Amino acid sequence: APSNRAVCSKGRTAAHATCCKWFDVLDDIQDGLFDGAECGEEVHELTFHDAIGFSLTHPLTGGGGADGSIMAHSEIETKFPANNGVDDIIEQQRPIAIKHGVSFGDFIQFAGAVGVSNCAGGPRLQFLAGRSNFSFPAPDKTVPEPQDSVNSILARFADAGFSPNEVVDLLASHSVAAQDHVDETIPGSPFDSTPSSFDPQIFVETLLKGTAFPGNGANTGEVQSPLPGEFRLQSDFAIARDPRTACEWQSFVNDHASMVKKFEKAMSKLAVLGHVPALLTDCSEVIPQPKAAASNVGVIPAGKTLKDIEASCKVKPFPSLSVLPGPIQSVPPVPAS
Ligand code: HEM
Ligand SMILES: [Ca+2]
Ligand SMILES: [Mn+2]
Repeated sequence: APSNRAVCSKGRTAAHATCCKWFDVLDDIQDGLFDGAECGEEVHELTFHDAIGFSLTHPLTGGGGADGSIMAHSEIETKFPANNGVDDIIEQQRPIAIKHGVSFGDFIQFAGAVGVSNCAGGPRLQFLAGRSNFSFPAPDKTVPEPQDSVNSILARFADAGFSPNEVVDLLASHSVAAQDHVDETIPGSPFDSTPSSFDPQIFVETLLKGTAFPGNGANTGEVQSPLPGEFRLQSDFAIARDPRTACEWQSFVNDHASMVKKFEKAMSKLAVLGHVPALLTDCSEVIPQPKAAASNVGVIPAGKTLKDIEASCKVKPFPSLSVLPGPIQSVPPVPAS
């Protein structure tokens, strides 16, 4: 029987004809924005900074969620301190969204899903298309900052509909992330030793005892990291150790599969904040299948031992992880894109 699937470019097919254009966007960004399908970090940060502009308690004035407002009203939203530096990636993305005639809200979530699918062991995120291109600017203070207290961060996420465990699930993203603007003297300093692999190392390494600052000393929102070249956000440090979040944090150190599954679930909520999912079209089949993870469990980096772990979950012992042999290694910066 003839298939009722829509035929798209290059012989690809889709369940919904309106999804076909996303294959063309995919081709364009894999060659361009991602420079040959590289693990793209900043694009993923943008999915968060756009979507978290949303409030259950202030539905009219708290922001429209994943609506593209950060791009449509970039002259306003990029001035917010928490959005320092996202203007670069917004200006790289904007012409591509316009060229393909897709909404900014859709484009930001699509590029984020493709970017993280390029990371080894990455998730395959749901992608629903059809967000309108109309938005109001989000207000300031919806994006949490690394110097914020755990109380304030959990409250901000609760106001957007996320539990403390879901905050931890979303922070898996920091496994493929680096800082440029907390300490501007060391751009590209990663949050774990494997920034192109979506793996549990972030959850292991944030629990190691901090020993030094990698750059010019203590910046606002920064605490000492355990490895030369590695950067530690105060918020990651505190959330890893807070009684409300420490057990979820520790649960991922030896469980990549659950880290991916819970990240996918929490991201599917984040990506549709401010929208009625049933009114969007499921184009998830366009998102590439990520390469498998190298390993399902984290390791203690060379030069460290299990004794350096500040285990913080009171109800479960820290699992025994293997220790990489050899002297302590410095973590190289990720190249600027
Ligand atoms: C507790 C909440 C969070 C705080 C305080 C926080 C803070 C930060 C900070 C300060 C940076 C460095 C930015 C720079 O210097 O350029 C960063 C990077 C990043 N964050 Fe978060 N973040 C949080 C949650 C999230 C979430 C939920 C996601 C995604 C779902 C995310 C994704 C990223 C990514 C991908 C980067 C790397 C950007 C790059 O490589 O240029 N973050 N985050
Ligand atoms: Ca990693
Ligand atoms: Mn927004």
